[in-house]
Amino acid sequence: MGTSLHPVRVAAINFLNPAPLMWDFEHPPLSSALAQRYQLHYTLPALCADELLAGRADLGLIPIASLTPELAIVPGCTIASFDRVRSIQLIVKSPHRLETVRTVAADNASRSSRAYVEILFRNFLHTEPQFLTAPADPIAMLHQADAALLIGDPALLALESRQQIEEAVGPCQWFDVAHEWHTRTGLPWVAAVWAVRPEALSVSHLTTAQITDDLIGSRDHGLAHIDDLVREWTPRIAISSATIHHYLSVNIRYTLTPDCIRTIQLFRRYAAESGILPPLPTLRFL
Ligand SMILES: C=C(O[C@@H]1C=C(C(=O)O)C=C[C@H]1O)C(=O)O
Repeated sequence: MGTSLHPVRVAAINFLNPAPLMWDFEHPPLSSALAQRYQLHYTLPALCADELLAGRADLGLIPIASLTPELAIVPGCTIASFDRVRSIQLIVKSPHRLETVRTVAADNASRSSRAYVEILFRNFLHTEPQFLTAPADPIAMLHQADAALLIGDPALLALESRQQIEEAVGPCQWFDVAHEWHTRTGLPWVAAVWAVRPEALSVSHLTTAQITDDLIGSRDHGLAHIDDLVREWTPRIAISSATIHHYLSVNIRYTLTPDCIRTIQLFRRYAAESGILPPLPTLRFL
């Protein structure tokens, strides 16, 4: 296992949900060996995709909405949910119902969830609300639009301050976007995958097997250390230990199963049919 001359530049997501995937990169005994092979940088999902597509990163945890024919999915890991994900919330302000929403303020960190919500309206509810992009501030968003889409840690925190938000903007209905997808398709909801620019890997000395094994190994070790992750994150985020534990062990799923791959295909097909995303008829794998 030689030291790579050109470490693989990795764009990772700075939310709580990917923490199990990142275990070996952040903890001994493997963190120092992995630091020889990988150079990590943490940012928002939409920016991970931009960095990978612009060639400023070689490997990224990117929204499935940002996959292009040039990128290859690394098999094994994902950010997904089998039903309720908790951290993807579509908040609809009274007196609106889902069916009457005309404007949606979407979190500018999101690519996948925004496209899922567009699919929900266009393909399932047959409405065409206007989308605007906004920073993750639920009260400001709901002052601007009939509905707000929040993702990641800001969505988890909004659930904790639901009462203050509704005092400011009036009563709201809160929809878990993963649950809405799951009840309509019977499939898991998938947000993100590890993806690479395959040509970038040829200048590092890493084999595809090593990258796959490093990422899957890190995920497996992270899932074996959920209690440690809960202890690490409890002081960092204003959410109870019990909620963090449930989130990392039940809400989010980390294995890219055949059903998850069916979801990516169906999601991209619906998005292409409605002109939400460019077509991606075949998925490329490393
Ligand atoms: C589950 C989540 O999935 C995230 C949502 C994404 C998106 O909407 O584009 C992308 C990456 C995921 O980390 C979350 O952050 O809440």
